[in-house]
Amino acid sequence: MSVLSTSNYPTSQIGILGAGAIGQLIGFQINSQLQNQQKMSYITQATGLISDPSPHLTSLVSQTHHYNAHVLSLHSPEISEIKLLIVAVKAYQVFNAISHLITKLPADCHILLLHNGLGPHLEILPLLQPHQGLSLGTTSQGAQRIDKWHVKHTGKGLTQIGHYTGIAMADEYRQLLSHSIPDCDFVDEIIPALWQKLAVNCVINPLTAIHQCKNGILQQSEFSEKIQQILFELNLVAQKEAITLDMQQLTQRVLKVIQLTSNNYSSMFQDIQHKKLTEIDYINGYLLKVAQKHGIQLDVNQQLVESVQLLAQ
Ligand SMILES: NC(=O)C1=CN([C@@H]2O[C@H](COP(=O)(O)OP(=O)(O)OC[C@H]3O[C@@H](n4cnc5c(N)ncnc54)[C@H](OP(=O)(O)O)[C@@H]3O)[C@@H](O)[C@H]2O)C=CC1
Ligand SMILES: CC(C)(CO)C(=O)C(=O)O
Repeated sequence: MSVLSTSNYPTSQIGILGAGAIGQLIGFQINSQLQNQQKMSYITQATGLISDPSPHLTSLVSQTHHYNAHVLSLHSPEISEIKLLIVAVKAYQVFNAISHLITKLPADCHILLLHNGLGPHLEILPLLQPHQGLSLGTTSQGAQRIDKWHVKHTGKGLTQIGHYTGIAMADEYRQLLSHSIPDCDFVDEIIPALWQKLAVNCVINPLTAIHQCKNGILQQSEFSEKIQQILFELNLVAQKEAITLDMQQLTQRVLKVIQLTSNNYSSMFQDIQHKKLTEIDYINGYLLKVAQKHGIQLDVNQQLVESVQLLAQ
């Protein structure tokens, strides 16, 4: 990780909406780059007065780092100074989280969504004001929440960010994110990049939840045909959306992620185990929604969505 010169530090506040596993990981990474300059705040759902916590992060090499961070509530006056809002809640929480905050943010605040799945960017479009630009991103880093303010970094991975609509993210923030987050790329075409990540999640998440297994089990030959069918249907829909995916490369990417995360339990497997809501509506469910728009039926993905919904009851 290279370090920004202090003259390039952003002059305004950065807010992280969603102080969960990924929110605190990215918050720690930004805070380290800013050398505790008090420019980064977590925004929580709390409504009352909040005392600053003592957040800490356990690194990949099991070192625990304590750092300082402000915590803001939805009613904190400092919300009106946030010029970059990073939204790190679950896909199904994005609309609700942003709708409570949007009128309190500056008229030129830039918003970055960082979640798995697709769809919330379309839900929040009507909420945006003319000068509030929107970027989208995806991360393959891994993080686990140990307790409220203690997160463990569990895996390295690529983070991709790109412009979606409105005014572009200011250079100072692009530089800050590129320098803070290891292996972070700004891409020109974010939607195709998000479809590739969607493909990874459409395969691994429901299959591991349904078969109650670690990601690595999907390397067994009995899953090959199902993986091909899921990706075939995803590609049909992508083509209708004018998104070009190379099927061979996509299959290789999915298999590579299965191999690299073979010892992990996917987030959907964990959500089912912990009786939490899953992101299925924004993963395979998003695919079904777009397919329906084009009059296409997706038997395999439909069945996966139904099976996960049954498990979640
Ligand atoms: N964890 C990981 O390793 C990875 C996660 N992702 C993706 O990143 C996204 C975030 O996941 P993750 O960090 O694991 O999820 P978490 O559940 O750990 O974090 C979500 C956080 O958002 C908070 N939140 C929910 N609603 C609001 C709201 N209205 N206002 C403010 N805060 C809110 C939650 O608060 P509370 O605690 O009070 O519920 C929680 O702290 C998901 O899309 C996930 O799939 C992607 C790659 C890896
Ligand atoms: C990449 C993968 C499948 C890793 O487990 C993931 O993103 C998830 O679990 O949600």
